[in-house]
Amino acid sequence: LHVVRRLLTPAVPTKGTTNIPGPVACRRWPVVGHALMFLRVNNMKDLYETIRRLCQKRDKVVSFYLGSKLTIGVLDAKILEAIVCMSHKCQNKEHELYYTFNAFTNGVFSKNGKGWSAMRRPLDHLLHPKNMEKLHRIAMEKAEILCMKLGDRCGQGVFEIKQVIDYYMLDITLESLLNVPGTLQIEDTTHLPELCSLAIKGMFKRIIQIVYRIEWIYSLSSLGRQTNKVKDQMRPHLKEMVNNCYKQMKIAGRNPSDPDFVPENFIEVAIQNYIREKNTEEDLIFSFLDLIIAGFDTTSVATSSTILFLAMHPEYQERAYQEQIEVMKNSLRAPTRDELSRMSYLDMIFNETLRHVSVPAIARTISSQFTIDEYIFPEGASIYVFLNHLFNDPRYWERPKDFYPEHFQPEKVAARPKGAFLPFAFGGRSCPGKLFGIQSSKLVLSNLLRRYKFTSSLRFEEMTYKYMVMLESDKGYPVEVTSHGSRRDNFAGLSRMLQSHIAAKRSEEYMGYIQEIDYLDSSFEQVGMGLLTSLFLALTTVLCVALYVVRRLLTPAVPTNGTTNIPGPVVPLVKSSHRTMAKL
Ligand code: HEM
Repeated sequence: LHVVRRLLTPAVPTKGTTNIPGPVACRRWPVVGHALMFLRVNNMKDLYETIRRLCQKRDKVVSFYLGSKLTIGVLDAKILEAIVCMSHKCQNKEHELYYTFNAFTNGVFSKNGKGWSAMRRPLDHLLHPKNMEKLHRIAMEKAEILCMKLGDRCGQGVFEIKQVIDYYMLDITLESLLNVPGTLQIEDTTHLPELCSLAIKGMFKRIIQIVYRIEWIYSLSSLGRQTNKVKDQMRPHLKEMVNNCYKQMKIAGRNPSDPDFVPENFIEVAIQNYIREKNTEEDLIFSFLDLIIAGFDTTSVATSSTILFLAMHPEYQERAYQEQIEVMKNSLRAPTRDELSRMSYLDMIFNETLRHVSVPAIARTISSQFTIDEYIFPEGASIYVFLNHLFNDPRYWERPKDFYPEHFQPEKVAARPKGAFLPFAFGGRSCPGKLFGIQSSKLVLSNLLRRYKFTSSLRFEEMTYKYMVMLESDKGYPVEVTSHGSRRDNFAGLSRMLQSHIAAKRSEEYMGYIQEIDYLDSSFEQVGMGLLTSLFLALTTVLCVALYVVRRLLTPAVPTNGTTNIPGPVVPLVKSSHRTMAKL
């Protein structure tokens, strides 16, 4: 009973009620959330699909329970626009969904309140448009290395483009936001991309396994142990970054404890916060991991998907190439920010990609009640915005299922409600890396499109997706690359050297370890959860049978009507005990 009560009590209770209708005829369907566990919800995709099915019959808003949490699903772009105006009343991340991030990292992504704003303000400053020139220069340098690496892939058959892009994005994120030299494209000794990917998988697995909300069950489970293994692998690298940051501040004579200390990178923000909040060293080390993940994973998925989708649509790739020639003429150098801003067709392609692979949904807690179109959004309830649903809604998109960059022609964008396409979320919790993400993706796409031509044997209509931070292709990102004839660069030799260096560094031992983790993930975890669920059901059944038997034993065949004033034996015994004693 304690466990059930713990599981069903939302961290922020709802005050008041709502007039928003439930999924079908009934007002609201209870118990969707925790019952999901028994409805064969095995992954995030099942979860989103189940919730989406519940919302099918409504077109504006729908209310349902995720466990005991009143949740309001937003399905209409106009209503979302009105919510954007109220965004100060729904600024906090919904604890019931975002708490799983805390197992790895408790930073700006999942924090709420003062702790969040203390990290978010300096981050906004680092990512301010006036600092973009410096970040752009770093991205230019990393994009050159990426082009070199791809040089050697030309005509060499199919490869995974995302593996290459991951390193480019990670290097940019490390160097520009954390002031850590971004050299992983050349030599990777950290395996951070694989570890981050395991971390993300672990976080989402925890969301759908509801018993893992109880900390001790989670830490005893194989998933909890796996999380610790991944953290053990990450810790030395993150710790080294913090130590180097301390050293550099010392050399420069800067002290993070000074009241007028102004952080110059995000590790310094984390250190300042650690001193202010008197956190543990472990908290400090993992408090900037979410920025690394948010910074490189999203942009890498978006850029790799763009390349894959263009490889599947040669006509759009050719148009994008023609635009490159128009803006950059015959040059192969990286574009300036001004040149990037003139690549409007590339913008349309990038947006169309985001429409297909965006963050699937976001959830916020309502901090004080508001009303939109007579719908009551009560305090404490959560708002669940189905970004992916809105981005595929035929009410707003001519050809929702196709890859069709013309969706983003300026006149079509102007005619569509703004709420129909918000891939970077909205309000105070919107993405701080929007400008930086778009710029670094467009930069590398421009460099690649001018040099290389991409093809893929995958077909767009056959694409299926995993629901991770963004939607990721189930079948990976396999492409083939050839150079644009005479325009080929002459750095193939250098590139070959880089490739073999990287291959040597990726020890087989390490890959074995990753596989071992995956194995644990797939078999032990499922058996464990299966056993726990069966045990729970068996105990409940035994309890019900026992209660029935006791009730049967205690019910007399002819019930007594009324009561008596005749005194009992010396010690007043319960009547049925007399019967049991008599039987004995
Ligand atoms: C195409 C690239 C990107 C997309 C589509 C994207 C999208 C988003 C979305 C939808 C959110 C809200 C998530 C939620 O509330 O659950 C978000 C938050 C966030 N993003 Fe991005 N993002 C991108 C790139 C980046 C980059 C490059 C950075 C870092 C430099 C970044 C850092 C963050 C952070 C720190 C948050 C949390 C903000 C907060 O809670 O205050 N993102 N992003």
